[in-house]
Amino acid sequence: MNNESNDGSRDALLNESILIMTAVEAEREAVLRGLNGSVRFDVHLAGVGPASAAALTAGQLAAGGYRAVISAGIGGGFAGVAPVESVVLATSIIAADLGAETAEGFSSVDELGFGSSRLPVDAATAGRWAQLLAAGGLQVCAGPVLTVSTATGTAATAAALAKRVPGAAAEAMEGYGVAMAARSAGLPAFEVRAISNAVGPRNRAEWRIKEALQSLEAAFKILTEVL
Ligand SMILES: O=C(O)c1cccc(C(=O)CC[C@H]2O[C@@H](n3cnc4c(=O)[nH]cnc43)[C@H](O)[C@@H]2O)c1
Repeated sequence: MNNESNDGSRDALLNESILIMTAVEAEREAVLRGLNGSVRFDVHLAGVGPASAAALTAGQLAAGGYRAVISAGIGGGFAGVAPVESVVLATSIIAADLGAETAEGFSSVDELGFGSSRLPVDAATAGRWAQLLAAGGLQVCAGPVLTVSTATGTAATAAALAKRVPGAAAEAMEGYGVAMAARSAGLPAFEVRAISNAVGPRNRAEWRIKEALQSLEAAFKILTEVL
């Protein structure tokens, strides 16, 4: 991130923390291990799903003192884009199932005229983080990360989502809620997902949660040097 504010109050800005929201405790612990005691971060639980994530993120932000928010955790990776154990940095955070089913197919809230399902992420920052993680030896990609209320469990839904959002890299369940709360507070939002499983037919036994948590820890170990 660019730490220079327009009025030159760089020191004041650097005194502010970055809020990191994870869905569950195991993700929180992985992020904390990566941060290795750095006091410039607060890591809190968002719960599972966008509604819980938005409410709990807004609650944390109400105290003030933050300069950015990151939604972090494990996630599903789209085939051919984000393999298991890789790390995805969001270039946009998209509520992929927020809309209406019609006879012609899915209509997003954007098409319905009810707001935006797509929240942009500062591309320069996401790109820089991706370069750093790659230089640190992690398998990384930058692309759209979808937020869904129902984790995908079939090849048909995976294909529909990939068609709905060309280039989709990952899906998870909290990013849009975290980013909406950040936007309401006037703060930039980011999303970091370590891939535990492929988006597609559900087979929980195949999820590589331990390995994904290790990737998440490794990602924050690198990011803590630049955030
Ligand atoms: O059982 C465990 O030990 C464990 C440890 C860490 C995390 C979990 C979770 O189940 C986290 C749920 C969280 O993960 C995201 N996620 C992961 N894969 C997907 C997916 O394919 N589609 C959607 N979401 C996914 C999601 O953000 C959940 O909140 C368990």
